[in-house]
Amino acid sequence: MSGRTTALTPPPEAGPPVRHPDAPAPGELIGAHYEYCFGCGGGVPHGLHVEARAGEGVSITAEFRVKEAHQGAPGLAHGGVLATALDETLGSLGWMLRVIAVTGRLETDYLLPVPVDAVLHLRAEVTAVHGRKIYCTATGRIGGPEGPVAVHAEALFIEVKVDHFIENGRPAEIQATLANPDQVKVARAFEVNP
Ligand SMILES: CCCCCCCC(=O)SCCNC(=O)CCNC(=O)[C@H](O)C(C)(C)COP(=O)(O)OP(=O)(O)OC[C@H]1O[C@@H](n2cnc3c(N)ncnc32)[C@H](O)[C@@H]1OP(=O)(O)O
Repeated sequence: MSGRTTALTPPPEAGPPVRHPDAPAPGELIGAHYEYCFGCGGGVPHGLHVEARAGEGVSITAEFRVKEAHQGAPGLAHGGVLATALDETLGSLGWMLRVIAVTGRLETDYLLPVPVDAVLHLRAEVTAVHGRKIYCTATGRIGGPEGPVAVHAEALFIEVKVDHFIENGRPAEIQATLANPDQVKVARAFEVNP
């Protein structure tokens, strides 16, 4: 990592995030970006099935119900699973900027244990953008959308092109995805609408 600037604090020359004119309206449900995504896909039985909605400005709200398959300690959510819920919600911010971005760095603070059956009320927002770097934060609250913060994340996402996935993904899944015209249309639309 030598030579890379990996700080989660935006540099002074970073700009404020700009909501894309074609971003989904506040409150609109954002469907799964990929059926077999562990965070949001309906095709993963033990996945998180995070349901994200567009928020105001460049923000996202989401909900994740902790299930038995998500335990770390008895009756409590695994920390890695909670990080996944935060990561997935942060990943959905790409819909508001209309760019495809992947997690470069994710720093998570665990403030409260989260029991099985609890609903984690998530909120993510972009704080700044600098070139391909998207600085963002997320919180997960329990007991309701205004309940206490159980988990908090600071993250840096990096904008990529569709080729990032085509060049790096396992060929079987890439070919199946490329054969789905709806999936290709969404991905390419993100690329040609700066
Ligand atoms: C479709 C959406 C799916 C969403 C699912 C939920 C989110 C996810 O879990 S995504 C999956 C997990 N993430 C990944 O797999 C990413 C793996 N990493 C990579 O592929 C590459 O390292 C990648 C694409 C992030 C950067 O590589 P590359 O395109 O060559 O960019 P590179 O030139 O190295 O870096 C660009 C800038 O980002 C910064 N950067 C790159 N990686 C990091 C990092 N890990 N931490 C901090 N900063 C970073 C660099 O410092 C550089 O900044 P600057 O221009 O100021 O020097």
